[in-house]
Order: sequence, then C-alpha cells, then structure tokens
Amino acid sequence: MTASLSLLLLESLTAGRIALAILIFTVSSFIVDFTWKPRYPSSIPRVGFGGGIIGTFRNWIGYVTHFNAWVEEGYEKYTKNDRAYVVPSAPSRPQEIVVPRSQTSWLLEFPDRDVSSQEAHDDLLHGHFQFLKTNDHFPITTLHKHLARNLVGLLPGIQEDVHECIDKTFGTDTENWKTLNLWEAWLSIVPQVTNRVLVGKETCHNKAFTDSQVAFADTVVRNSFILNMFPKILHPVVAPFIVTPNWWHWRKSFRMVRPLIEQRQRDMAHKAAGHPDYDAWEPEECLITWLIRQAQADGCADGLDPAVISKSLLPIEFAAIHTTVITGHNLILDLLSADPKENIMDVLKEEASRVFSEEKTGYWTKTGLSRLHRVDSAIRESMRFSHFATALTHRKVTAKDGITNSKEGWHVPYGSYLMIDLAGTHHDPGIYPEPNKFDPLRFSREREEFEARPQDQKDPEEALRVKRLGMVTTSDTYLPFSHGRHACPGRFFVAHELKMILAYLVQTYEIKPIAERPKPIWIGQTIVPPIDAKIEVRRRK
Ligand code: HEM
Repeated sequence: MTASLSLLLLESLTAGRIALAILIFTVSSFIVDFTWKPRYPSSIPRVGFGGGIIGTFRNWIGYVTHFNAWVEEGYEKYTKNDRAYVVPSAPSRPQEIVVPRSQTSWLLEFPDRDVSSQEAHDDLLHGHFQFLKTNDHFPITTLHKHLARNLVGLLPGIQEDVHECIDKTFGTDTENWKTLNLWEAWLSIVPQVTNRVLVGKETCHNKAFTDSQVAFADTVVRNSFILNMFPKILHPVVAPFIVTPNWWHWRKSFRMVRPLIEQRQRDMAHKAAGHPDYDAWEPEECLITWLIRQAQADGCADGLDPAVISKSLLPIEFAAIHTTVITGHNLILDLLSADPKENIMDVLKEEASRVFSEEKTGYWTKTGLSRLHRVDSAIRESMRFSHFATALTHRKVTAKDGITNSKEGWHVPYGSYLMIDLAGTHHDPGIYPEPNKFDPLRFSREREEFEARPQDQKDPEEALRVKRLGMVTTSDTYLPFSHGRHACPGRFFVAHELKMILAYLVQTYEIKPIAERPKPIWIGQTIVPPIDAKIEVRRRK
C-alpha cells in the first residue's frame, strides 16, 4: 500500500510541477519577507517605480540599474530641500531612508543601542553567516583603541613593505616600459602592507596567507549579492551552503597563522610572569597582539582561543583590503587622466622628493608625511571625486519602539534603515565648485597659501580650519570614511600608507598618462571597478 502510494507520488512529479512548486515557494517566501519589513510613514516622500505589489517588484529589478539615478533624483528634489526620502533596495532588504545633510548629526549621535552601525553592516553583508559567527564588535573596538596609538612606531616597517612590494611589482628596468594591470598591481601591494599591522612582519610576507584573506573578502562580496537576491526567510536554509567557501578560506588561513598566535601567547605569558629570558623582549605591535591584550584586559577567555583570534581578523581584513585597493586604483586612474597642462605627476614628485630629502634617517616620519600637502590633497580629492559606493554610512534602528525625527515629524519602527548620501554631497556644486572636475590640488592650495604667510598673519582659528582640509578629517560634506564615532578607525593608517605609496611611485617611476579614464560599472549602490585597466611604467634612472 505505502509502496504503491510512493510510486504514484513519484509518477506525478513532472518537471513542470516541480518548477511550479519552486515558483510558488519562492513567491510566498518573498511575500512573507515583504510583510516582515518595516513600514515607513507615507509622509516621507519616495523615489523609484512606485508602491504596491507591481511597483515593489519593478523596484527590486530596477535596483540593479537605477539606484544611482534614483538617489540623484532624491538629492535634487529632497536632500537639497532638507527633507528625507525613501529609496528602493534589493529584494531581501528593507528600503532605506536617505537622511539630508542637515540631519547628519541627528542620525550619527544616537546611542548604538538605538541606532546601530554594526547591525546595519551585519545585515548588509550577512555578517552573521559570512564572518563565521564571530562577534565583530570585539576586533572593531580593539582596532579603534590600539591602531592609532601604535601607528608612529609602525611607520618604518610599513615603509619597508611599501618599497619592497612596489619594487617587485613595478620592476627595476630603467630602459624599457612595462605594461601592468593596475588592479593586480594594487593587489600585490595592499594585502602585504595592510597585514604588516594586522599579523606582523613575518606572516604579512606569507603570500598564501594574504591570498587566502583576499579570497575570503572576494567571497564575502560575491555572497552578499547572492544572498540579497534570496528572501530573508530562506537565509537560514541557503546561507550555510553559500558560505561554504568562507569556511574553506578561513581554515586555510588559520592553519598558517595558528603557530604565530600560539607562540605570541606563550611569549606574552612568559613576559607577564617575569621570566628573565624575556626582560628585553616586547611583543610585535600588530592586531594579533592587541586582540590578546584586549581579551586579557577584559578577562575574556573565549577571546584567547586561537581560532577566535584568527576569525576576528576576518572582518578587519575585509574592511581594510578592498577599500584600499579600490581607492588606490581610482587614485592612479584619476591622476593619469588629469588635465595634462597641470603636470600633476611632476608636481607631486617635486613635493615628495623635497619633503623626503628633509627626513634625516631615510624613513618617513609622521611630521614628514603630514607636510605632503599636495600628495594628501590628490588622494583626498580622488576619494571625493571617484566614490566607490553611493553611500558608505548606513544605520539600522534597533530601538524597540523605533525613533522619531522631530524636525520632520515622522516616526520609524525597529528595523528601519537610514543612510547618508555620499555621491550627491561630493558632487554638489554648492559645496565643491566644479564638482565634476578632478582637481588634485583642490585641498592643498589654501593650506600652502596659509603656511607661506608670515607667522603674525596666521590666525589660530584659521590654522585649525586649514588643518581640517587633510585627508583623514571627516565632516558632513566629506564622507569616504563616514563621519562620527564610527568613522573608519583605519583611516590614519591608510593615509600614511597611501601617501608613502604615491610618494615612492612618483619619485621612482615614470608612468604614461592615459587619454581617457576607463569607466566603472554600477550594480545597485556598488561599483564594479574597471579591473582590466592597464598602465605603462618605467623606473627612473
Ligand atoms: C581607503 C580605505 C578605506 C576606506 C575608504 C574606508 C572606509 C570606511 C567606512 C566608510 C566605514 C564605515 C563607517 C560607518 O559605518 O560609519 C569604515 C569602517 C571601518 N573601517 Fe574602514 N576604510 C578604509 C580602510 C580601512 C583599513 C585599512 C582598516 C583597518 C586597518 C579599516 C577598518 C575599519 C573598521 C574596523 C571599520 C568599522 C568601524 C566601526 O564600525 O566603528 N578601514 N571604513
């Protein structure tokens, strides 16, 4: 009886019926998902293809190609009039409320328990699945606390790695021009240099280790796209399969970094116990040491597990590597396609050579790097001009009863998403004259003019304002590192790293200009950089 019933069931399973069942299941999952999403008050205006079932469906599809156009429209219609508006998002995500610039402080000053950056990032990247169930709060707070204060001591090591990677990648031939893929060139510099401050001198030279971190980060980006296309209700079922490569890349990196973590813990324990062999020994300053110190200070035994330490590196590697590679890639493309009349590479070379020659030891110091006004300005301007995401400041409402915007009179519930538009702000002629022109010395002219003045004509308030034109200063009009207390804690390191790279490149190599800057492609709010772009270089004699 049971056998004949099973046979009957099997016979009725045609390909058409299976496809129909999958379709019904997927559509119902999207409907359930839709009902879970936060509802925004109708008083907040919207951009996109409209509401209702059809409008929502069109918005999901349109998100891939129309997101930037929607945000441009919203900027003109609402942001410029100090109003928030709603922009459609990918199928599995709630729509986002774009907050006008005048309300930046209102949004960023909420306590984390009410408006969370961590939960917004976690949802955006599906961090809970992708970062293998690590609590990224711990490595992030550890980095905030330790990186900036240790940076000066790390500068010589960073410089050594910068020079080593550039020499290896760009070559030493002073006769012949060499053609390089620019994206790959940056990928052969940034992972090693970044890992100098994350895992230290020895492991940052282990290419298999840095490759596994880059592969992990690539996988996170790819999986985010895939998971965003699934209804959220299905994530617990599909995500564990989708993130299999994440586990694989992490295991590979863990095998390589585990001996270092265990040795560091043993050495630090001997030192703490006052072992005489360790009198002169100090641990190498890097994220691994800082994580161990922080876990000890917090009395957190879990945080000392080598597997946990190695997993804690993942969100930081992710935050650090591709952001820097894209920024460097944009920087060189912007510089090489700048107005030839400005002769910008020679201008930067002159500054880099002059300031470096005043460094006594052959190594960059913090003071020396801070005097590279033109190099700094070129990087800051490229980050303004060639943004790699429409918005980089996202927040999720985590207050149980939601939050109220008293200025506009609306209230939004738990789970709402808010963001600050970077692209519109950076290209607003009211903030940046001629915003669609790459003007590499935009931020240094005023600084240099101020510094050239006699001392008695320097007003301290103006001195402070001019100093704030440097690349690490964030504001509501300059957002590549976001703004407020969650602004990127890696930016002080990145500023030094990129300045050293650019200074060494212009001093050591000639690079041929390019006639037209290759254009990126946009998918939703994320850029696909022109990774095929090539450059021609020759080492100076
Ligand atoms: C040019 C390169 C970089 C850019 C453009 C960049 C940009 C950003 C942005 C926009 C945020 C979001 C802040 C927010 O939500 O308000 C962020 C966060 C973060 N970045 Fe960076 N970043 C870069 C490099 C780095 C590096 C090199 C590191 C580490 C060494 C790093 C570590 C972090 C961390 C840990 C966070 C989370 C901060 C928090 O939530 O409190 N970043 N970054």
